[in-house]
Amino acid sequence: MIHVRTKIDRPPADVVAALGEFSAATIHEAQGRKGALAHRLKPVDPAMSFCGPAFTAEAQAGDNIMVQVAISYARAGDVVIVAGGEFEQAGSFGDVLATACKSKGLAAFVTDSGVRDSADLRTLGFPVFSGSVCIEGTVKETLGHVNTSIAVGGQVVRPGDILRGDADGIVVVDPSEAEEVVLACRRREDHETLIREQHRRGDRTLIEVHGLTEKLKAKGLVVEE
Ligand SMILES: O=C([O-])CC(=O)C(=O)O
Ligand SMILES: [Mg+2]
Repeated sequence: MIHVRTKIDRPPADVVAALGEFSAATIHEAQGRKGALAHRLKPVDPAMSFCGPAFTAEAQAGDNIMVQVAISYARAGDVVIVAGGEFEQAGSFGDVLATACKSKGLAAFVTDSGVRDSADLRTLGFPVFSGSVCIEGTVKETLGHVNTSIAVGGQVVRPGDILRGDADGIVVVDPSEAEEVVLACRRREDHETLIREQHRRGDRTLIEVHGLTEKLKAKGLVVEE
């Protein structure tokens, strides 16, 4: 039985870079409100953000041997993402492993389990997203798989899927849809730029600017003035 697949199809770098110009929330909206990982998966520091192909691993709850194996085989630009049984009571990754990730040029580390050494992780600046922050360590015993489809934060993540993370959380994008999603993100940004300009001008009400007048009327909104 093969545990580790090292060869994955990575999306073109220019597509990853283009997606990385947009926020996770914009991408989520632009691709039809799908792909958002559970909101509890958050960066150790809100300033952390990333975009890159998923290099997936499954780890037994409270065991980080496969985390270490995955990091060893991941390449520069990859996002190592670990399904760790949503086990919150363990720091399965910390500043030592983050130092290894950073020196390999990985894009980020994501786990649905916990991480530790959070102050040092913030100082290092390598993007780390997790389900919890926890003092307790892990054992290094049980084998699992690297680069199979995994379920993390309620989403299926396949090796090579594009992950975008920022202060709001993480969204997964199917590489076959990525170019279309980039165009949809641009359209959405252009539209929001116009809306913001109108708010700055301040000569119409928010209800008018957001095109809610007719809808609120149809619903029978009553306002006492
Ligand atoms: O000890 C571990 O396996 C995790 C950790 O704290 C580190 O990477 O610094
Ligand atoms: Mg440590």
